[in-house]
Amino acid sequence: MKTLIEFKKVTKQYKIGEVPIKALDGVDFSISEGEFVVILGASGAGKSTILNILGGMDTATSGQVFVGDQEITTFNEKKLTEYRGEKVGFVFQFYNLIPNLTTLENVEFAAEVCKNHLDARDILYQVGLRDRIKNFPSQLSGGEQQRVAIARAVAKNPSLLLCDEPTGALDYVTGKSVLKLLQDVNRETKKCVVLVTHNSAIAPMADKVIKVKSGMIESVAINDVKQRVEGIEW
Ligand SMILES: Nc1ncnc2c1ncn2[C@@H]1O[C@H](COP(=O)(O)OP(=O)(O)OP(=O)(O)O)[C@@H](O)[C@H]1O
Repeated sequence: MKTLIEFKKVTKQYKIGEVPIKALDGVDFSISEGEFVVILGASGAGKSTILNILGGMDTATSGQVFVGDQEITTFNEKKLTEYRGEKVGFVFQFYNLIPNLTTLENVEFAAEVCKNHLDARDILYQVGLRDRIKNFPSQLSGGEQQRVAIARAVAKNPSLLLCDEPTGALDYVTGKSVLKLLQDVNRETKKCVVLVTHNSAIAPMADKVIKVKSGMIESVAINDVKQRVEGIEW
């Protein structure tokens, strides 16, 4: 498989007052097109920092990040905004839906600014929300709201789907169904999915598992046979 993402010696330093904090300390890894990747690590390990740099929401202090044939670490603000808008779909722990727009409008609103967007209604049907498209977010359960958030990300037709603790606010069964949906999206669309979590039990659902510890890569493992979410218990 062709390489889609490459991190080379990436560092990120934050400063709180005069105190420097090394969030990333020389991170190297690569991800191939179509891969489902789980980034694992304890709280504070640097997982979200990696995802935010990859998604163009934050910038590296040093090092290089390549996505496709572009080096995003050379991008200025304007190019980063374009990159975020066109190439990246985000799913967060909290769904960040717009409260006064319906489900359908939430997805359309995000998708329509993208050149190659997909039909919002089709995607909502695919994520199992056919009967909910006229509802407002407050009328939906947490799991349903997360499905809308996933539909919103997928409808942009991005190269990459980035998910930061997408099941963090959900109960076990609902969380599992959201993970299944992400696995299905990856299989059906062949889009690369990168999922950040502290839950090591879900590692078998990935093609590749990247473990992060204290801002460094602890290990990168490939699952020769990836498991369906339905078959994993935790
Ligand atoms: N904006 C910021 N300013 C200062 N320090 C930050 C900032 N964002 C993150 N950090 C620090 O960088 C380190 C890595 O944070 P990061 O959020 O990437 O960890 P994480 O692995 O995603 O943790 P969690 O699972 O708790 O979300 C932590 O020590 C954190 O306190």
